[in-house]
Amino acid sequence: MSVKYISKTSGLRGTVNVPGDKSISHRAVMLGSIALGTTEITNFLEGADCLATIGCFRNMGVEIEHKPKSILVHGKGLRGLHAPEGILDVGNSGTTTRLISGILSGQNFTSVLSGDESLNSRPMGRIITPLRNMGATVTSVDGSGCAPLKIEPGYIHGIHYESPVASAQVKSAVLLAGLYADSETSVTEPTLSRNHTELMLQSFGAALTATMHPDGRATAAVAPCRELYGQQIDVPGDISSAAYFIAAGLTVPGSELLIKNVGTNFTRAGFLNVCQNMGADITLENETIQSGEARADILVKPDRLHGTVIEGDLIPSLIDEIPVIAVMAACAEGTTVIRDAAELKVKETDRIQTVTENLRAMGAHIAPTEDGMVIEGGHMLKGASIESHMDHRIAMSFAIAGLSAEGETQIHNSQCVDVSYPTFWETIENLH
Ligand SMILES: O=C(O)C1=C[C@@H](OP(=O)(O)O)[C@@H](O)[C@H](O)C1
Ligand SMILES: C=C(OP(=O)(O)O)C(=O)O
Repeated sequence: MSVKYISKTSGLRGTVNVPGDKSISHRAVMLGSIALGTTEITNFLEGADCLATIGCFRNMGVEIEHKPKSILVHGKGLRGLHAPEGILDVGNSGTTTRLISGILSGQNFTSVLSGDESLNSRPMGRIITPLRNMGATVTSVDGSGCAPLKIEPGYIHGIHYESPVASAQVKSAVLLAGLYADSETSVTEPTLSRNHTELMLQSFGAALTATMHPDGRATAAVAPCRELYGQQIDVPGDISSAAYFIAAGLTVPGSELLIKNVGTNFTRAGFLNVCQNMGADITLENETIQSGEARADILVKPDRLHGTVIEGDLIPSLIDEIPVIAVMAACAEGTTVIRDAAELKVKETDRIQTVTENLRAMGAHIAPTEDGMVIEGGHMLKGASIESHMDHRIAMSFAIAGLSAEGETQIHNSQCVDVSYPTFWETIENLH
């Protein structure tokens, strides 16, 4: 177990290059592995979750090379994977588990997936149900609805699935299984979740359509696929990682930060809307689109923030940023209400609980609710002993809180940042 000590600072200044986007890095390895030819990935996130995805595909016979500036994935084609040796280790990664289950549903071999204690307690019924409807043979080995999951060969039919949750992992599992189906597969979700799978499937040559309905629901449909074709992918910086430094730039007096090459795909950028709704002055520069994904440099300076309401359609576009938004809300004037975010309970930890426990330890006024939290800002934060519970987003959010709190903050089990941002602690140190 490692502990990091954070003290109040007189400002963070400089340029930050956040690591590659986690969601896009996973998908690039997965689609590269089941495509024909070589996929070259630059700015790949070398975090534990994405390395778990690489490990799984290597175990199924895919050659994946680490070059100094890129990753080369020598794809096997849609049906060229081979049976893994032993269990596929998905570590702490929900994205690996749920997306790979869609791919494994279409293979002609049996596989078993298992992860760490946190992963093996997260709900998998949400993918087991639609994949079984498609004819896949997916079972929760101990009958709990969680991993370990066993996936046996099945005949995959196209279906239409009405997903009860706006979850990119559920949508992606169904679409990836749909590549192997005998007819079109479509998924409708209550509001649009991150669309990286759809964008990347299109660029790899799948016939995929995406439709927004007038009532806010969204449908993605994929045709049965003969083969995908390897691509060159430049991964933008992860907006979920950038969010920590945007929050620091806004809440730590004397800061000025330029965060370079941040992915700003609108299905992920709700955090920027919230910053603006809280009164922040952030500037987007050098806006471009590469590898189908929007990106920009983001300039941040401290601002007087005020409370806001975060709900509805906005939630899926910032779900992983809610812990750091809660920290910003505690530093803001007035009340912030977060609702429609019950999904927080089934992440690496129950993030309603872990945010509440740790913000209270720092002297903030927060009331948890069934689907979110209410935070009354304006009460000076004080340093505290923070338990990350091995949740990377909790460790990083409370490190940012510690930078403007009175007294020392200790972040326990700080090594968990390796999941999505291995260089997080170094970056903070270098900006002082
Ligand atoms: O598809 C993805 O890459 C992700 C989707 C989200 O999960 P859900 O699909 O469960 O909402 C998010 O919380 C996770 O960090 C990454
Ligand atoms: C929830 C997260 O990831 P995953 O679901 O892939 O474990 C996250 O990174 O915050």
